[in-house]
This record gives sequence, structure tokens and C-alpha cells, in this order.
Amino acid sequence: MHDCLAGKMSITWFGPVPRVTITKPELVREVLSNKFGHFEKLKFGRLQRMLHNGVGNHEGEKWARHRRIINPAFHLEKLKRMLPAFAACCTELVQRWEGLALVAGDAPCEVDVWPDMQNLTGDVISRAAFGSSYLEGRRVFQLQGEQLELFLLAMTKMHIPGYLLLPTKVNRRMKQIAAEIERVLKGIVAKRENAMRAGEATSDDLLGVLLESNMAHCRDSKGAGMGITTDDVIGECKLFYFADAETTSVLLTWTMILLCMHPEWQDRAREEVLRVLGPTGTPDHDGLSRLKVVTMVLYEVLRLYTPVMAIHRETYKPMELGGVRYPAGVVLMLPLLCVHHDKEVWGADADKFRPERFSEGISKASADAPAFFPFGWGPRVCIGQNFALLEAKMGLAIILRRFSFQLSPAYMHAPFPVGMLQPQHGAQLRLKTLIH
Ligand code: HEM
Repeated sequence: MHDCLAGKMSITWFGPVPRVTITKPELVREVLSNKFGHFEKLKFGRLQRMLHNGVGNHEGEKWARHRRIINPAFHLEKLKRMLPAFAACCTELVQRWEGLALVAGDAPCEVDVWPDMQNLTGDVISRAAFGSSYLEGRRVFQLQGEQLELFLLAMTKMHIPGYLLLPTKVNRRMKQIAAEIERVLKGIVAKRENAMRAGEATSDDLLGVLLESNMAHCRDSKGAGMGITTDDVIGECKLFYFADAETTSVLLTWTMILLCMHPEWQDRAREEVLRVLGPTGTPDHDGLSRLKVVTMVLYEVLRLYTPVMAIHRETYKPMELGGVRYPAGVVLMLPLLCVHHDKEVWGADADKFRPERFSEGISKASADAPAFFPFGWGPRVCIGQNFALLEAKMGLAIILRRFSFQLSPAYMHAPFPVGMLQPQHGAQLRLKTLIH
């Protein structure tokens, strides 16, 4: 097994299971492609299931069925219909900032944009997922945020056997939150199911499309167990919240920070937004898809500040990878952040912010094509990548049109790997309103 060290892998022990780190892009691709069905995602514990129990936690036939039913919700045609909701949330945010700038007058208007971006993505997913039940959805988002904080706290105590069963203050609160989230989501889903039966419901949001797709599957299979249950639908809704709010908010925050550090790119991106989308009006899909500089910037941020820093898989039968044989039960760690910083793959300037490396697309950006995995790869690739990129482009375009920004002297650069790669001390920026 030690042969694999020669293949740029290192072996450590994680509890009783051997753990191997794979950093070569072609091997990362091979694992994630899972062509011969050798790999499984790591099993999620009770604690993680408390956060969400959606498609990302399932395996085998159950995963495939969920994925088939959820896929239609993320088709481009459906996402296009959600763009006005994205724009409404972004416009609310910049109007709030404009108000702050007005109050600041001649003094610099300082804002920590990190919590604002978390709220923005929470708003976007609440509206995109639940349409008219947006306010109830917003409550779920707040509860999920609190749950995540408690979850990270509980992780530090996980080594105490049976810790989760103890009636501590934190454990009791986590149970309470889980029950309240469940209650609110059950109410929203039941209301929508009833409306659909009465022929009154719309399917312009994720929940509507999901329920519609589920009904179609049940109809096609004549009820032969091909659909998903209401509990499953609730599990998926919880996953959408975590998947979006925790990742796209990080992407938008690092993008604003990096555009402060590289004002020439901020100017180029703003010039493009004004030229392609104009100074006012709601950007549409056609306009957003013509934003080349903005897309290059977002890709470079995803490369340097990869929100999901690593993916894990476990071998579940003996197999060979990169000329090394592995038994069943080995945990493979795929450190996406390290792969994205590898100088052999990205060149001597791998650690530098150079969006132009994506000027001819993802496949030509690195020596080893493709070595860019912010959304994973293969059958389990992120279901929401188009959603996230549209949301980020919309957010950035609306912000760039209305503000120029620079780092505040209070800002301390400290990328912090807790869950996602977050700015540890916040993202304090100085905003200046632009008049066109
Ligand atoms: C910048 C934003 C995002 C990033 C960087 C990101 C990243 C990822 C990655 C790396 C995976 C693969 C995990 C693995 O293979 O183990 C994944 C899976 C997933 N993502 Fe995202 N994601 C983002 C946004 C979203 C959004 C907006 C949604 C939905 C609203 C979403 C829903 C999902 C789901 C459901 C899966 C599980 C897919 C499966 O297991 O079949 N993600 N994401």
C-alpha cells in the first residue's frame, strides 16, 4: 500500500480506517466518476442527518431515484423563471446599502458584507424554494443557521461516547430546532400539496417543480414505489438551504474581497456589466450568460477559495487506483482546495489571482485538463451549480452597477476552514455609491 506515496498520496489513520489523500487531478476524476461502482460517499451520522437528509446523503437506488426526481427542478428553463426572485433579493440588499451610504454622508460607508451575503443567499433560496411561502421559508433559514452553529459546537465533543444522547442545553436546543424546522416545512409542503390537488398551485419554485416531478414519477410507475415520500421532500428542502446558503454566500464574499484587492478586475467587471446589461433594469438570462469577465472572476475565486474544500469517498470493494491496490473500507480524501493550488497543474502563479487563465474556458485553464472541481465531478456533481452561478452573477452584476468598493482598514485576511472556507473576522468593506 505504501507504493501510493510515490503517487503523491499520503496515508494517515482516521479511527480504525486507513485514510488516503488523492491529489492528482486524473485520479480525483477517476474516483468521482465512479465508473466501476467502487466508491461510496461516507455514511452520515445521526448528527449530520439532523441538519438535512437529502439526496446528498443517499446511496444506490435511493440516490438515483431522488436525483431523477430533483433534476427537473434545476433545469435551466425552470431556473430562468426564478431570476426575478433572485433580482428582487439582490435589489433589496443594495437599497439597504444605499440607505447606509446616505446616512454616512461624506464619511466612508463601512459594511461587513459577510453576514449580508449569508442573508442574501438565505433570502434567495427561501424565495426560489418556496415562492409565496417565502416568509415561513425564511424562518427555516434562521433556524438552520442556529442549528449549524450548534452542530459545529457538538462536533468538538463528538469523541465523548453517547454525548448526543445526554440532555445537555445544546442537545436539547438542537432537538427543539429540528422539530420546529420539521413542523414549518411539513406545513408548507402540505399546503402546496393540497393546492396542487385542487389545481391551484404554481410550479415556478423548487418545491413546486419537485412535487410535480414526484407526481409524474408516481403516475408513470403506477405507484410502484418510484416516487419519494413527504418526509423525503422535507429532507431535500433542508438540503437546498444548506447547499446554497453556506456555499454561494462564501463565493460572493470572497469575490468582493478579491475585487477590492485587485481593483483593475473590479473596473473590468463593472465596465462589462454596464456595457452588456446597462445601468438599470432586471438582468435576464441572456444578458447574464454574456458576462465573460464576471464568469472568469467567479471561476478564479472558486479555484482559490474553494467553498467545499474536500470531498470524501470510501472504497466498498477491493479496487485499483493509480496502480495501487486498495482493500474495501479505505477512506479517500480528495482535497479540492489543494488540487486547485497545485503549481504543477496551474503553473508557478497558482496562488495568484489571475482570472485571465479562464479566458478560453475551464478545460484550457490548467495543464492537466480539467483540474477544476469546485462543484465536484461525475454522477454526484453538484445539482445546484447553474443555480449558484446564476445567483452569483446576478448578485455581483447588481452590486457592481451601484457601488465601487475597497477593503476597510478593519479587514483582516484570515480564510478559516470551518465547514466552508469562511472569512474568520468578517469582510469589512467601504462602499461608495455610483451615479451613472
Ligand atoms: C458556490 C456554490 C456551490 C458549491 C461550491 C457547491 C459544491 C458542491 C460539491 C463539491 C458537491 C459534491 C459533493 C460530493 O461529491 O460529495 C455538491 C453536491 C450537491 N450540491 Fe452543491 N454547491 C453549491 C451550490 C449548490 C446549490 C445552490 C444547491 C441547491 C440549491 C446545491 C445542491 C447540491 C446537492 C443536492 C448536492 C448533492 C448531489 C448528489 O449527491 O447527487 N449546491 N455541491
